[in-house]
This record gives sequence, C-alpha cells and structure tokens, in this order.
Amino acid sequence: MANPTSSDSRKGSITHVIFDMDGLLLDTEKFYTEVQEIILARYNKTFDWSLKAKMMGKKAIEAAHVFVEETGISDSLTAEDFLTEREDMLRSLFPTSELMPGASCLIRQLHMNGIPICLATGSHRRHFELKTQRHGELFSLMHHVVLGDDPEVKQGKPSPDIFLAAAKRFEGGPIDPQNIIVFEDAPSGVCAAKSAGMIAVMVPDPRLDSSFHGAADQVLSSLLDFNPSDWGLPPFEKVAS
Ligand SMILES: O=P(O)(O)OC[C@H](O)CO
Ligand SMILES: [Mg+2]
Repeated sequence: MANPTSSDSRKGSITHVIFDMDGLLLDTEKFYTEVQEIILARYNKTFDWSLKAKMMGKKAIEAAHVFVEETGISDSLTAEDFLTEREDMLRSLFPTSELMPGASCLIRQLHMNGIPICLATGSHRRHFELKTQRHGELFSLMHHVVLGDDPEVKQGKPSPDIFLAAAKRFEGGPIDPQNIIVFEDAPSGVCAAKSAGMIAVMVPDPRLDSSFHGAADQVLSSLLDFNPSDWGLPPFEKVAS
C-alpha cells in the first residue's frame, strides 16, 4: 500500500498522534453494520459498503440522516427514530467490543516512547463508555479523549473540528497540525484530518472501495504494519501486547 515518499517534508517532524476509535482501535463498525442491515431488511433493502462509507466516522445524528435519506425511507422512519430503534441493539453489543489487530501494541509503544497520544472519536459519551468498558487500562494511556458530543465539536467528521480540538488539548497545545499523525479508518475521518492540516494514516476495512484511499498520506492493511521510521520516528522498543 502507499507509503510516504522520501521527499515528504513532514517526515521527521512528527511529535504527536491522534487515534480514531471505531473501526480503527475497536472492532465496532461491524455492530453498526449488523443493526443497520436488520433495520433495512424490514424495508426490503440491503445495506452496502457505498452507504457504509458515507456514514462511518460521523456523529450519530449526522450518520442517521445519511441513512434514512440515502435509502429513501425518510418518509417512514425519521433519523431520530432510527437512532432510537438501533439503540437497544447497540447497547447490548458495545460491551463486547474487541480491539483491532495491533491496536494495543501501537498505543503502548507510542506511550512508552514518550509520544503523546489522544483519542478523537465521533462516538458520544454514553457509547464511548460502553465500547471501552473492557479496555479501560489501555485507553487510560491517552493524554485526553475528545468525543463527538464535546461542545467544541460543532460539526462531526469530515469537519476538522474534532482534530483541532484534540490538538489544542495536548500539553503545550495547540500543537502544529503538521506535526500530528491521525490514524483513521473512515473516508470522513481522513478528510477531517487533511482539512485540519494533519497527516492521515488510513487503515481501511478491505471492503471499502479503494477510491477512498487517495486522500490519505499513507494506507496500511493493519495497525500491525505501522513502521515508525516511515515518519522519521525512532524505532519502537518492543512491548507486550
Ligand atoms: O470512527 P469514530 O471513532 O469517529 O466513530 C464514529 C461512529 O461512532 C461510528 O462510525
Ligand atoms: Mg472510525
């Protein structure tokens, strides 16, 4: 997959890292897919990856509007009712959330090597708590967490709001966006990171159309493939994952 070119002027200037959560650190996108398939089946429609690509990474209500409008069911189901309907199902699934491959190791390596890290997720507080309840120790390594319902996040991804808020809250912030790598799985998240002036390393689901890869500075198959030297970072010491 695409790698930064050796002439990339930002190579060697990385000081901070921002992580997305759903689909990047946690294998939670499958839960959204599952419940949305169930809801759409009632209308004899199928949920596909072109619609998924438009929803993922967004705040819940923004994604809900995309869902009912793109599928043509908005006369029968409002965005608000869609959120209410999927909530019960999601609430029982989120506490079972598992880490994506390489997530624990990369977070621990960055933390151990003194690189400040934080989380910037479109998820609101209630969902964040459910999704991370089995992973509290790992997420406590984040310097801070910015959630989709944070007052400073006026608009969800692809707006840069969430990443700019995240850059402000590091020690000595705001950190120059050019010195920040954002890890993202969603097209909207990559777009938000680029709009914020940051470097976007994309780890997309293989089912996402590859036309979305072009906006990212680097595309990886897995977090396991991240090589710090690609960005001029010193080699990581090995940690137990
Ligand atoms: O990918 P995240 O972490 O910004 O989360 C966004 C939604 O909650 C799920 O697509
Ligand atoms: Mg995501």
